[in-house]
Amino acid sequence: MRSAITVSDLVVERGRRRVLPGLSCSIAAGAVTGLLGPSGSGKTTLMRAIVGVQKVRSGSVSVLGEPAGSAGLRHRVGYLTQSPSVYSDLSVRANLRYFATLYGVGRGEVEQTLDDVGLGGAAGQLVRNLSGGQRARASLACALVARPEVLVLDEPTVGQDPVLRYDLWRHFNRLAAEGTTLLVSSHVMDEAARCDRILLIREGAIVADDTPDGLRESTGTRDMDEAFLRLIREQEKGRV
Ligand SMILES: Nc1ncnc2c1ncn2[C@@H]1O[C@H](COP(=O)(O)OP(=O)(O)OP(=O)(O)O)[C@@H](O)[C@H]1O
Repeated sequence: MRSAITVSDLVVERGRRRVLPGLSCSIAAGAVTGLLGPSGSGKTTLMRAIVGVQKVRSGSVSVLGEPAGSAGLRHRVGYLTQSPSVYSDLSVRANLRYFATLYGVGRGEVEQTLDDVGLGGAAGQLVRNLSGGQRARASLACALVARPEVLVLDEPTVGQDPVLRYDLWRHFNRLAAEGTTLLVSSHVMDEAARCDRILLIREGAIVADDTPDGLRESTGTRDMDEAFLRLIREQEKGRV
């Protein structure tokens, strides 16, 4: 496995809490890696460290061979935050054109990306008049439009209906097949099946790093929720 992102002994404290107590992992290049785990387990914190916006106490994060957050990575890494970051007084298309201009991308890419996220029909609407799910997809489109080599997507399918979720995952798989590295967080375990690899995180520690099939095999269940529960039980037994 060629890795695009390497995290070594990462320690992050937020407030007074040690959220990541020394996490290490590698993210495969040209693949979709799902970052799954319960609420508060440290998914967003790890993603923030990877895109270089999180203060870290110690350890290192390297992305495409450069330290996370380096100026040279600015155009090579796209980040979707959990709360939509789009201009509400602009139309969806104007938002995308703005980001396309920043990244030197043409208008053809804007129209293609609008279709990719299912917003072709709403392109002319002001963002403030969109539904929550549409707004989230507008924000996703802004992260996708420049076709960065690495995409870090924090819960990109939350609030979307099953058809849209299916289409978005198909698009992520297509991008990976073309060579993009994607790290996608979710706490919906059934989305794990759409990933090439899965990182399961709990209390700031990686409890599994495997393929979906590998995880099913090692836990003896096809159900991802159940697989996660079995891993936790095993881990707790090991602690006793
Ligand atoms: N700004 C902050 N100040 C202090 N603690 C924080 C802050 N942001 C997050 N935390 C704490 O850090 C821990 C990890 O949070 P994080 O957002 O990384 O989890 P998560 O796995 O992404 O959760 P979710 O699935 O709910 O988004 C939590 O205990 C949270 O309370």
